Amino acid sequence: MLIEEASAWRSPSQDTMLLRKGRPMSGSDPDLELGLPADGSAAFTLRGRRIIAQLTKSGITLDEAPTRWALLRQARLPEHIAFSEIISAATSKHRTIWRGCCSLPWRGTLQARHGVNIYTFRRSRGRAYHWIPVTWRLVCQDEDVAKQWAADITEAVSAISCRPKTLLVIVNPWGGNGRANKAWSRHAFPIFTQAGVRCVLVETRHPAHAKELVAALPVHELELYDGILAVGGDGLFQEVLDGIAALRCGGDERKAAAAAQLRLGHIPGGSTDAAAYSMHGTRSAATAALHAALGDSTPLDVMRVDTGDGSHRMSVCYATYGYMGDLLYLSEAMRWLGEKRYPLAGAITLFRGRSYRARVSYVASASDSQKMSTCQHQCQRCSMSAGAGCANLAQHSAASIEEETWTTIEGDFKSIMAIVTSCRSDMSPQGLSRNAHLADGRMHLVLVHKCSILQYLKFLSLIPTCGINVEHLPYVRVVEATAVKVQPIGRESHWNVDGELMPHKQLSARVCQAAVQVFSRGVENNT
Ligand SMILES: Nc1ncnc2c1ncn2[C@@H]1O[C@H](COP(=O)(O)OP(=O)(O)OP(=O)(O)O)[C@@H](O)[C@H]1O
Repeated sequence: MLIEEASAWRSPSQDTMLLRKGRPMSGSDPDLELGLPADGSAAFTLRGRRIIAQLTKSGITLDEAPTRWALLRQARLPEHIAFSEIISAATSKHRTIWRGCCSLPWRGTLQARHGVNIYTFRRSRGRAYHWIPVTWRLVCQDEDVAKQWAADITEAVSAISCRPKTLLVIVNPWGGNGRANKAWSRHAFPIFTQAGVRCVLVETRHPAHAKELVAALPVHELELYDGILAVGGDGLFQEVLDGIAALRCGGDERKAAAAAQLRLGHIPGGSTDAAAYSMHGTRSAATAALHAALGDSTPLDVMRVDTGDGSHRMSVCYATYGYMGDLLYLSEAMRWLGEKRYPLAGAITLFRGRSYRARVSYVASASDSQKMSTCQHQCQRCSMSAGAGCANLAQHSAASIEEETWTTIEGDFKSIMAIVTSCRSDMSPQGLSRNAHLADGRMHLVLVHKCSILQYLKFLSLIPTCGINVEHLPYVRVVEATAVKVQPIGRESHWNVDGELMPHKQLSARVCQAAVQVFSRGVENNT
């Protein structure tokens, strides 16, 4: 089926290539002496196996030559490598090998072998969203053939216009206790080098530095970059978003337009990495880097969180009050314990058993038939709403209070959560909110009413398997909303916004639909 496409497309240099490929290959390597069909394909060895490769309009098809050992072979070779999934290609020279007859070794010859390295990735078995960089080495004896194939693949790949050329990379050297540096240098940087992407690297020096850096970018630099990568945790990604929001709402139209064009990426190197996890379905730094290098793009909802004193923050994960706020507040005081502080703070907070009185107002979103669908690559629900594009991040969440229908409830709550994307993490790989989408313009508002410690423990224990969609628990209520306001009454808790404490108690949040474009294609599922 794919071979049919071959005749439909030829690169400008392919005619010359066909002429070269048309002649039989020299040398006596039995692996390479396949004889060449007249259709422009070429014979190579790939991982010691003989294949016929053919350039088509969309990529390279690889046909394994029949052999009597076929039944013994385990590892599968790719049948097609799409140009859209190739990072780059280059020639490589392989070691010279001695090819001779074992009975008459003096009759052998020295043979140089040439290769075309195709830098791409493969999908992990059973986890299509988890990508692993691979290099396929097509080996032949004819140097000209190798050079021509590398040139043709490079030409086809460079014609893909969505690929970034220059990126601003902001690394938090302290992210994830130093994980961020390793994620960049070991997993991401080699991919961008292969892709020929120019990366301008900046390390943050203090909290909120990333926001300052982005917000202070001059217009000529904004126009130069194709995107910004945050290498660290969710806090760093949130700061980059805050910087983008400052540029877009700052009143300078040229800067605002340039900032709106930038695609954002999160290379996970923090301690939770829910942003990258929710966008790609995995917390792999290499996968995130591959999405960026290949120029993937998808819209992402941003939740604008406004506080009573006029300050605001952007979030792509959650804002929670009550249990999770108290947990974070307590764990900050136990930083010296490292990662162990979270379970300990969680247990202490649980046994304190506090609940908080509050007035919660929300704007329920219109119900639709795809309410229970899961967000994935080419998600129908997100694509229907993608037209909303570049929502106004400047809009204050209470601005349209008059025009919208608000529902208000007052009560004692153990926990109030506004979740905008699925919020996947190692604790909950399918997400806190499994039916949350990347760009449907909705948040899931989870209200856990006052309950016993055991009942709350049951709710927490169901999160890893069911997420927060546990409406069978009578004390849990989940509402799809576009905006929410929380007014504490009496004793107050803390707000936890994407893992960062927010000192203000009164808070309102609104979803800005498809507010930014990110380097992602959504979560790919096994087909
Ligand atoms: N050089 C720095 N020194 C101290 N703090 C920094 C520095 N750079 C950034 N920060 C702050 O560290 C906070 C947390 O960083 P980050 O989110 O990257 O990692 P993390 O907390 O380990 O991961 P996660 O947010 O996924 O749990 C950020 O909010 C940021 O303000």
